[in-house]
Amino acid sequence: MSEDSRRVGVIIVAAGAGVRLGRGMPKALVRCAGRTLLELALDGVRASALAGHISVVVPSGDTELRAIVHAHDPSGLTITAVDGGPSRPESVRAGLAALPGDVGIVLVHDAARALTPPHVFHSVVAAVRGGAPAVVPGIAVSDTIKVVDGNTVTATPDRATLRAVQTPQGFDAATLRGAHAAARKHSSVTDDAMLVESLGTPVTLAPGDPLAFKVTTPLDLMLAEAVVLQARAESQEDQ
Ligand SMILES: Nc1ccn([C@@H]2O[C@H](COP(=O)(O)OP(=O)(O)OP(=O)(O)O)[C@@H](O)[C@H]2O)c(=O)n1
Ligand SMILES: C[C@](O)(CO)[C@H](O)COP(=O)(O)O
Repeated sequence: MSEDSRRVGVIIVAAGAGVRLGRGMPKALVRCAGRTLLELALDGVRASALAGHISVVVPSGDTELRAIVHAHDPSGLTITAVDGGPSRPESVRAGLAALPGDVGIVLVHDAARALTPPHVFHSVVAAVRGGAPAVVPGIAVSDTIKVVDGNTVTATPDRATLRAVQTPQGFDAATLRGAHAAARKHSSVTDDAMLVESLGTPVTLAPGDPLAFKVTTPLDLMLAEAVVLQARAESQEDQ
């Protein structure tokens, strides 16, 4: 199989509790301008037109997110829901196990980054197709970042060398499977690229986008709602 014909599988991790958002329900179920974050995230994946299969990871015991997955129009691809775990890496592993065996490229995407534009998906997949085993989208940081020990500042990294990393993160499937298999004992894993890095495998940066921000807090949700409403108003003006 040539590099370009590798089938793309997308894992949407949506099994988080949304504690920091504070809505008392899984974050992917929270509505943003009338649509759940999971629906918006699925729209984004569909708009990229890259996925052959989508595996949505939902909280164990959930029925509502599963219903959204089952109601989603599957034309042109397959879509499944699978139970997640107590941590993000465990949820990713559940999604990975549920992907069909013929998937050659895996994108791991946060449902919480529900407004990620298609060009981010395309840049990541293009870099993996171009031979990179692992690719992360990232944007420059605008704050000065300090390294601290308790409340003592121990270092100030050169801001020009820092990137705020987003999703989808893209991987050659065998590389991601190997990294997760090797890393079962690691704690404090905050993204999949960390696992690949820990094996000494290079991770490549692709252009991210401010719209790929993660809805984490109530303020983020307000921003997401404003963005969706503005886009809706602009598309109505165009009609
Ligand atoms: N056990 C977990 C934890 C997180 N996630 C997913 O990983 C993404 C990024 O996680 P985060 O934004 O931290 O979501 P939550 O874990 O829901 O947030 P919180 O820590 O505030 O509860 C989210 O799409 C979330 O659903 C997951 O699938 N399984
Ligand atoms: C994967 C991630 O979105 C990249 O920035 C981020 O690390 C997820 O962190 P969280 O604590 O699970 O929100």
